[in-house]
Amino acid sequence: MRIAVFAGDGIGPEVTREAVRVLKALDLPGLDLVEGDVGGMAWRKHGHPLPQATLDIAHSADAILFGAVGDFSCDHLERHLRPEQAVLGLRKELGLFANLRPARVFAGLEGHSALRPEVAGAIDLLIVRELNGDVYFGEKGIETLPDGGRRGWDMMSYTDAEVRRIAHVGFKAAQGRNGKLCSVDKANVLETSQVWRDTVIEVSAQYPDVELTHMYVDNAAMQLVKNPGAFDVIVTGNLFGDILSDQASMCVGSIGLLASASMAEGTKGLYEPIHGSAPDIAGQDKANPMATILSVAMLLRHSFGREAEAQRIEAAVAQALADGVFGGDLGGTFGTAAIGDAVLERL
Ligand SMILES: NC(=O)C1=CN([C@@H]2O[C@H](COP(=O)(O)OP(=O)(O)OC[C@H]3O[C@@H](n4cnc5c(N)ncnc54)[C@H](O)[C@@H]3O)[C@@H](O)[C@H]2O)C=CC1
Ligand SMILES: CC(C)CC(=O)C(=O)O
Ligand SMILES: [Mg+2]
Repeated sequence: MRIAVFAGDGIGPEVTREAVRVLKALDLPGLDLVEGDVGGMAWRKHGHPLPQATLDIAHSADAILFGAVGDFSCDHLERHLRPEQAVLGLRKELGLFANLRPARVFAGLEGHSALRPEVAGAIDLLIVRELNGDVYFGEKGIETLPDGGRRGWDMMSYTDAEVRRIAHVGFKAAQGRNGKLCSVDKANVLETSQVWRDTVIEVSAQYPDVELTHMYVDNAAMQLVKNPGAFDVIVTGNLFGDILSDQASMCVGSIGLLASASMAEGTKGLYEPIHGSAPDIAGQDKANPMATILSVAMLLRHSFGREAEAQRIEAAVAQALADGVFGGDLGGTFGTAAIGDAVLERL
């Protein structure tokens, strides 16, 4: 079990520390943790946000636990040297095209003031976000115009092959859940979305047991607030999935609770909280590490088939929440390390 640990910037190291404590507490045979530098801290040490040594560790590992990258003091750098390129680069280099972002209300949070009681009970959804294409990876640039102004551009595109492979992930996920898949696009305006929608419909013929619906992304954003319980699995592109998953996190209480798995064709995956480096609370013991701890559960489930251990971690987090272990994000007073302690006690 060779696991690369890339803690990164800001709250990344703080939340990763707690997640690693939980992982080690399981006492799994053959566990081999290898640390690597990513993001702004890697740029400072090596002059690059994703140094070759880190890539080598990533390639040699069975799975990657990732904290977060991002450091506003790097904003002046050329784009390819900015911290965020570390996570984008790893996703591309390792072919991690399928990003799974589950959002459900933990039992201990039902009735919490952060949640809307009229919708909270029913929320249990999974966002399947395509992670290797779209505007994040399209051709881009900034040009100076004859009038001295500037024009920035980012090419949005999806090939039918790219859509097909993420659509299969979405349909299979729906088969394993409640059999409902909602494909989110903007096909009324974007050609990219037209290819997306046509391809999802084509793939749906192979999944007659799944009920497929389509929704424009603006409506989806609205429905997530109005009636999030109506969604089961959402499949969508990179940009829309990025935005909708942050939004979904607040339907269930906090961005500090949402874990994710980024998968390629095999079992190798990268696991990270959906949040970023949160510079506003970094170094203050204020970050909620539960999203990263829950990412360890996803790592054990998806890369190692260790369902029992994954469920133990999820149960320990759920119990901590049921016992009122709330960080500042949930209106409580528990710090990062104290939340880690609380989860470990219950584990
Ligand atoms: N995968 C990654 O490494 C990601 C990196 N980023 C980067 O992170 C940096 C900050 O970006 P933001 O837009 O501020 O997004 P962010 O997700 O870092 O923070 C947004 C808000 O949520 C809060 N928050 C985030 N995680 C939390 C946690 N675990 N516990 C409690 N509160 C939490 C923050 O304090 C902040 O108020 C940027 O440089 C951005 O590019 C953003 C998203 C993902
Ligand atoms: C660097 C960003 C694209 C990362 C992000 O916001 C995300 O994947 O959720
Ligand atoms: Mg995001």
